[in-house]
Amino acid sequence: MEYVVAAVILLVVLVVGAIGLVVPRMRRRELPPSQTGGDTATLERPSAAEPGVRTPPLVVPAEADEGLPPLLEREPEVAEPEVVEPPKPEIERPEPTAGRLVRLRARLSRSQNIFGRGLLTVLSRDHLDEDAWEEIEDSLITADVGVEATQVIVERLRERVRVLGTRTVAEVREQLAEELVAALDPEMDRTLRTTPHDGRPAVMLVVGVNGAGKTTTCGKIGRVLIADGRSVLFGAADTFRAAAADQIATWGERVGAETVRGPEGGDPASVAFDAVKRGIDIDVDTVVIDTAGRLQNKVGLMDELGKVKRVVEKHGPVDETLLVLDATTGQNGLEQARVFTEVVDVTGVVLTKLDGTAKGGIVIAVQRKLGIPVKLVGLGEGPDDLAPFEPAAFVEALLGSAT
Ligand SMILES: Nc1nc2c(ncn2[C@@H]2O[C@H](COP(=O)(O)OP(=O)(O)OP(=O)(O)O)[C@@H](O)[C@H]2O)c(=O)[nH]1
Repeated sequence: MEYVVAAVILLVVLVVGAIGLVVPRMRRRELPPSQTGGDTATLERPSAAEPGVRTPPLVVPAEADEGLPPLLEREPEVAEPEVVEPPKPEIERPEPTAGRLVRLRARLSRSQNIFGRGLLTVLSRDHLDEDAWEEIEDSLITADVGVEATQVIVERLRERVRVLGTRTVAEVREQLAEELVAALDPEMDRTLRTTPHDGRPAVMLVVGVNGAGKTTTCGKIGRVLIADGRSVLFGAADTFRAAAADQIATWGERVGAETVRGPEGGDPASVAFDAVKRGIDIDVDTVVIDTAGRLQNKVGLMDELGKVKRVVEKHGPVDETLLVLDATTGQNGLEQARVFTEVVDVTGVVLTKLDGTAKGGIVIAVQRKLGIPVKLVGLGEGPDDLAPFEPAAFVEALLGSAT
């Protein structure tokens, strides 16, 4: 009997001992696993933080489960980058481009008002004498048509007036308009090569001097293409100015185009290369590459531009190289343009800021001097103030009406 009592007591002692060993282990296992290694465990902060802002987890020693240590003894926080997604702007749907120059004609007429009115006043004289013809010549030269082109235009007009015996203002105006259109070479191919081919996107490079309006033009072109149902990717190869990359990225967000950008001060050629590669990978229709502004007399920068083009061409030829020229720089722009055409094979000119100058004749001078078509004109800072260049509509706006 005594043996039985002793055995029962021993059993009870063993059971109590076993429980004492097992329970603390179970409590330890219930804690979340450590994120930082063997002897620490991670706890979430109490949810007092602002809604929507993620806060890094607090790291406390593993012994916390056996008598919590004071907060101050916690290990230093491991900083985790905060990702706060900015609210996405709504994607805009721009209006289609067909007939846009006609819609913007009023704006063009306004800026060319002095030029058009001046010409029409002379043409309305009873008799077009030598002085009158000289005044017509002066008006054209003042409007930046260029001396050579002006002489050709006036010579041809005089001949027509003489041979046809033209008398009414309306007729002379009509003939002058025809001569101006002829000087703009309406047969030139002004289409933008933006259609994908050979299983890869069309690539457009946008170049020019500082402040000509390159980034704005890239954004406007992106809008135009997307309005016409294309997909677009921007390459922010202006790595000199962080703001330029932000600017094009903002255009991208607004129209729904991705932007590939590199580090500030990075190699623009490598950003341009990556942009085309990404465009191929995600199968977009057109990659539009914005480049940094550079003065044509800075040899290093012009060489760099040549390199951007060569590196991009490792993917295949560049389809369109657009030179952006500020119309307000007048004849000075022509020299800039010439140097650019020597470094990169310019396929089209975009003449910006025509809304800010009465010298719309620069379009004629640019084409004559470069032999390259003006493909687009910028008529304001607004997102839709870019229009395909149409010689007849342009001349109508230049001349305006007699009333
Ligand atoms: N009035 C008017 N302003 C324009 C036009 N196109 C561009 N601009 C303005 O010209 C200024 C310069 O434009 P950007 O696009 O930044 O010029 P950029 O060539 O990229 O400049 P950089 O990168 O510094 O070389 C901006 O204020 C534009 O809004 C236009 O057709 N008309």
